[in-house]
Amino acid sequence: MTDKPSSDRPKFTCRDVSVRYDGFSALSGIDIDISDRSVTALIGPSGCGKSTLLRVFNRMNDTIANARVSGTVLMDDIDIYGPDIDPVLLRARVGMVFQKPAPFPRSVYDNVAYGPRLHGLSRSRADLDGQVEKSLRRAGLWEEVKDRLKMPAPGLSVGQQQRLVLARALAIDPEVILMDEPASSLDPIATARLEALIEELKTRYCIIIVTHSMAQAARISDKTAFLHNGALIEFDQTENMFTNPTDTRTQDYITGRFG
Ligand SMILES: Nc1ncnc2c1ncn2[C@@H]1O[C@H](COP(=O)(O)OP(=O)(O)OP(=O)(O)O)[C@@H](O)[C@H]1O
Repeated sequence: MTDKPSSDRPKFTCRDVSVRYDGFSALSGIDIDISDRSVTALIGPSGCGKSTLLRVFNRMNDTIANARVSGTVLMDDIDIYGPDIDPVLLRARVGMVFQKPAPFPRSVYDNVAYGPRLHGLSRSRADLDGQVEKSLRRAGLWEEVKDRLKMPAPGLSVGQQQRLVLARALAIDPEVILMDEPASSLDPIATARLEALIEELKTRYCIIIVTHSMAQAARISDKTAFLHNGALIEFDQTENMFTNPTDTRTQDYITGRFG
């Protein structure tokens, strides 16, 4: 993707967003603005609604039969829940990386080429080769796999698989990358690598990450949102949040008193 002009306009604006699973209210009345070209961390105790909020940004909750989303979510001032929005095309613009990497049981090359093929993004084989290489480079994996692009992806290490699924998301030129606990199955070295990569990627993409690790949120995010019982309790610059939280619940959580 080409560099976008930077702007102070938020990438996402959520107003009064609520999500229910049948009768259960998982998120209520969320107002949040997410900046472009930065990392926003979603933190909070288990079950507070982090993953549910993450799925609001690419309409993945639509794929859950009992989930109902209400409120307004604008992406670049367009209502992504509006009648003209195709969720499949939206998800190409808002890529997602999950907790456990799940590459397809195909080659490294085919995994990355999957999206461009599906969306008809390449004009020729050489074009596709270029897109695969570019995505693997951006995901910090090219040097490790360039001589074995035909090997089955499940043969890679878990850390490499996580970067491969990131390359797969990047290959369709997204504007946003959602990450749901992407480091939870990685060892400390692979985690450090992924964090360094996120730092690089944020110069180009809007990144929203769910993490259980407060140390990780503090290291990699620009802003942090603290959720509790489906409510957004506090949202601030990460540094302020961790040094000077305004709500006692935030303070209790970040000092390890609960969660
Ligand atoms: N499909 C579903 N049906 C019913 N309830 C659900 C469903 N998915 C999530 N929930 C409930 O909604 C609440 C929020 O879940 P969510 O997964 O968003 O929390 P989370 O903060 O990401 O949790 P964790 O940190 O444990 O992954 C939880 O109480 C959960 O049990």
